[in-house]
Amino acid sequence: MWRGISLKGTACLLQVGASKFLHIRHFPSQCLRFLSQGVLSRPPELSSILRPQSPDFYLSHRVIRNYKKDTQSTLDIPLNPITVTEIKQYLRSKDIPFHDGYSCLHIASIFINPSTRKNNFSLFIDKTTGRFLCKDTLVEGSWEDLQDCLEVMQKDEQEFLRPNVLLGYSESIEEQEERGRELKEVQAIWSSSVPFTDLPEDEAQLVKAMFQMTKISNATIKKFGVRLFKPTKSLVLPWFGGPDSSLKGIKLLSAQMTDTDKVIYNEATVPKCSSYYNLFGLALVSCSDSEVVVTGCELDTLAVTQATGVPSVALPRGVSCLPPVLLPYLEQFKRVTLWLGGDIRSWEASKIFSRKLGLRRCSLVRPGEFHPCPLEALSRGCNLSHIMKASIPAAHKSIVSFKQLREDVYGELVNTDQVAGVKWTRFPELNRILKGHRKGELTVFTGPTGSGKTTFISELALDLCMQGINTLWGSFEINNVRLAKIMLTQFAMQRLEENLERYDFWADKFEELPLYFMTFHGQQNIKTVLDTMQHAVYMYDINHVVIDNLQFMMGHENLSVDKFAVQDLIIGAFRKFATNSSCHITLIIHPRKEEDDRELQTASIFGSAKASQEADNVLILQEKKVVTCPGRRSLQVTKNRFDGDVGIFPLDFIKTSLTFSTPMKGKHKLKKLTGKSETGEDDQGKVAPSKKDEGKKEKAMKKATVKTPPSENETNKK
Ligand SMILES: Nc1ncnc2c1ncn2[C@@H]1O[C@H](COP(=O)(O)OP(=O)(O)OP(=O)(O)O)[C@@H](O)[C@H]1O
Repeated sequence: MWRGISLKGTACLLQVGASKFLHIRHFPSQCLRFLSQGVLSRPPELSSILRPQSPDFYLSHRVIRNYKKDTQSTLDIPLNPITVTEIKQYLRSKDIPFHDGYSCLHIASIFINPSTRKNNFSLFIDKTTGRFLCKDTLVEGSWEDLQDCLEVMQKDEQEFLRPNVLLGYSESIEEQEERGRELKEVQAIWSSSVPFTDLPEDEAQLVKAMFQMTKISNATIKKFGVRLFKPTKSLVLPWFGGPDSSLKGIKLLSAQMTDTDKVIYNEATVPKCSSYYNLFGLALVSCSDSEVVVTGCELDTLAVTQATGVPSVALPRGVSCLPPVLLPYLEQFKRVTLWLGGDIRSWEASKIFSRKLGLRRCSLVRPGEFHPCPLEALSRGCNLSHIMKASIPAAHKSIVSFKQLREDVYGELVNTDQVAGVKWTRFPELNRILKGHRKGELTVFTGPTGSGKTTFISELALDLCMQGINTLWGSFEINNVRLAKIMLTQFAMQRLEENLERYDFWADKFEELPLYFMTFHGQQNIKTVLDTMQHAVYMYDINHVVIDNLQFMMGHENLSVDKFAVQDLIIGAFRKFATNSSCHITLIIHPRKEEDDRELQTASIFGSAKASQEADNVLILQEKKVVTCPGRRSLQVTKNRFDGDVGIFPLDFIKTSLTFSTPMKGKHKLKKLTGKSETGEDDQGKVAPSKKDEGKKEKAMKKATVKTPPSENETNKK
């Protein structure tokens, strides 16, 4: 006989041992019937849930969910976005005392026997998402999971629950095997690497020179446990974590000198970077420390600690993201200085991260000539404590004077190139007109039906994503599998149907991209979409959201009211989101009307002038319908708020790789002269590239694609 407790919705908790529970999220309704009678004798339906493992399997393996949830790349719709007020109300209703922290609420862990609790309040509830983490047992889960646990405790009048109560998602055999392999790899690399202090002095100096860290002392390197892996001449940066401070992973950092004497750092992590959640340096922080400096890389952390004595931690993926799962570890600090690097990207990231950390305790080191990244500051002989003292409080005032703005203005003037945004590697012509892709802007994109809007934007966004721009796709028209297939083809620059043996190679690389998909399909409510975007920005530091397309948010029922008024409202909502979240939104819109022989213009999209004002950039995929060049597409920029430049350039479509390229001038001319049959157009009137051009581009792109995103595996520091 199994006793069960019915929880919210279709979830339930089965008691299958004296203190063993099995948490099942989607319990078949037939079984719930048994539960409502209070007792469940193992019904046949249950075997289908538990297959292929026996319940004992689930119970004997504590589910290690701690470091794997972010491997998901599809975003579920947050069904009930929770607010901090609701969380507090709930806790009060259960008489649970809490401490109101910076990013989390802290409560006593419910997974530790009260008589043996060392720390009070070691369970952290994220104020934005409701997710929780118990730092003592590393049990974590959603807000719903926590509520379930609390309900069970109350119903059963228990003082605490065993940590293995949340057994909902067991790892598959493959996942376990992979984790086992990773752990072995970590151990193997760690044990075959040499502690820095065991190296002969001349070799140690050579390595330090290679990494431009000659000013970092051996004592500092030893303190952080850094080793050298001789076969690849990489620094081994350990990840110690958990209540027993055991070795959980490693980062291998290698350095390469470029022709221009810059050092390029390449990094690889085990476990792979999507599950690598190490705040490097955390193991050295004591629980009484109240101040910390957060840096964008491990060597910066060494520099800060050595030069100032202030505890410092490095973010696992540099400036690209601050995963919320790390926030509980930063709750103890009353003052957090964000010194993420010496460029504009680090500055922008520090402003965004300070919102997650709680503005009032954060101060930001503004990059500039005299404020390079910490390692460089140390090697230049700067006073790092002075730089930190000059950091700016993150909490901004609503009214500022020019005195407060002058440094920002100066920063923009000396870094014009960085301010112009991230450049596309595949679309130089777009760089020429738009100058780059910038945070906080709204790009509206249109083109005739079936002209290739999705295909084009997919490549445009992929290009940025490959450069470390965290991207979220909302594809309402075509499903995520089809979209991912298009992107993967564009990424690999080849038809994978014909090269299936290459699939895993490309898929492995593609998986490393910071790319997420909303799980919506068909008509959606704009509020739900915005909530999901908000959630994604918080969880994954999304910098670019692509919405394909606006028509899927218009709703059928509104067709009788002014359609364009609804459209304007939606555009306004996206505009506001882009500004408030410092996130770029690319919004695909079907044109208002299509007149066969006329090219589209800004007015073809918008209902009113107000809406066109909201967009920072307006891009139109023009389709030439004239006889000489049927099927030829051009990209026209009709609005560019950044510097006003507008223009148009032709695009050739390469069918095998689903990519677009700017035709070479000579070839372009030839096409106009020779007409359809010799232009290389295919039987559908679509332009195919010459073999030579395709080969060339493919070669160039492969070079670019084999490279993993710079923010993930490569940090160009100087
Ligand atoms: N420049 C092009 N020339 C020829 N075919 C193209 C071109 N661009 C895309 N295609 C192909 O046309 C088809 C439709 O492309 P896509 O879905 O990107 O168009 P769309 O404009 O987004 O369509 P819709 O208006 O339905 O949203 C796809 O099979 C794609 O491979």
